[in-house]
Amino acid sequence: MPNTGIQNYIELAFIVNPSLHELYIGLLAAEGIAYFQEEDERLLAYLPEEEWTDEKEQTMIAFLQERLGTAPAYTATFMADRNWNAEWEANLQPIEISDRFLIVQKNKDINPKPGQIVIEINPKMSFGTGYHATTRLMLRQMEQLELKDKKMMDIGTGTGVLAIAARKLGNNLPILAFDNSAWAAENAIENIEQNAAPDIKIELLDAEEDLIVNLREGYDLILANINKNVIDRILPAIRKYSPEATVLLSGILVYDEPWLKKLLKRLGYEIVQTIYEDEWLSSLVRPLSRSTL
Ligand SMILES: C[S@@+](CC[C@H](N)C(=O)[O-])C[C@H]1O[C@@H](n2cnc3c(N)ncnc32)[C@H](O)[C@@H]1O
Repeated sequence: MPNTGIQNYIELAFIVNPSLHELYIGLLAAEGIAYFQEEDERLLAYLPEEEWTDEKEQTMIAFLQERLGTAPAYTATFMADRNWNAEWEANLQPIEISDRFLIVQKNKDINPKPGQIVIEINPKMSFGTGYHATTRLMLRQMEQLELKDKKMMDIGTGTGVLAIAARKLGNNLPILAFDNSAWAAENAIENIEQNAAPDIKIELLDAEEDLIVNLREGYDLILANINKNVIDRILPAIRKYSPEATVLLSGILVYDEPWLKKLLKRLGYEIVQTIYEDEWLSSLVRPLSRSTL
C-alpha cells in the first residue's frame, strides 16, 4: 500500500564483504526491500516499520537461506524518520553507465565524454542511483532503442531515472511513471525538475492494484525494473490490457532466467535481447504478434 507522511524505518544491518553486496541487494530486493546503503563491511537495508512483521522476517530468512546456503546474521534497529537526503548525497559519486550516460549528483565535479548524456539524480532513499546493476542494464537497453513517438510507462520509477533518460534519448510523448513508495514519488518529481525533463507524470500508485485502469490508455513501451514476484503478478495484466506493448524488464536474478522464459512463453512474448551484469539480467520482450518496436 502507498504510504504518506512521516515514515519510521527498520534498518537491517548485515555484516558482509563488499564483493557480496550486489548479491545481497538483489536477494533482499526480491523480498520487496527497495532501500539500501553500502558501507565498507556492512550492508544496510531499510523497510517501513509497519512492513517488518514476524512473517516477513521468517520469509526473508528462509529465502536467504535457500539462496545462500546459510542464514546470514543481521541486527534490526528502529530508525525514526530523518533526513536521508543529506546522508545519501554525502556518500554518492558520479557513475558512468555507458559511453552514452553519466549519472551525477548535485555539486559533484564531473567530466562527461563528448556526446554523453548527463542525468542528475539526488536520491532520497529511492532506488535508481545508477549504483545498482539493474538500473544500469535498463539504461543500456534503452539507449539502443528508438524512443521517438513511443508512448511509455515506467513502473516502479524510484528516482525517476529511467523516465528522465527516455526524455533525454528523444522520447517526445507524455510518460506515466509511478511508484508505490511516497518517498520515491516525491524524489522522482524533484529529479525531473532538476533535469528539466518535461511532460513526465509521476504518480503514487501500486502496480498490483492500479495497473489495469492505467494500461487502458495503450502503451508502446513499458519499463518494469521491479522484482521477480511483482513481475510475475503484473506481466499477465500487461499482456492482456496493453497487448501491443513491448516490455523492458529487470530486477531479475540470472538464477531466475528459466522461470522468466517459461512465463514469457506462457504469455506469448518473444525475447528480443537479454543482457547481464553480475547476477542480474534485463530482457527486452515483445508480443509474438509484433515484429518491430
Ligand atoms: C528496483 S527499483 C527500480 C527503480 C528505477 N526504476 C531504476 O531502474 O533504477 C524498484 C522500484 O519499484 C518500486 N515498487 C516495488 N513494488 C511496487 C509496486 N507494487 N508498485 C509500484 N512500485 C513498486 C519500489 O519502491 C522501487 O522504487
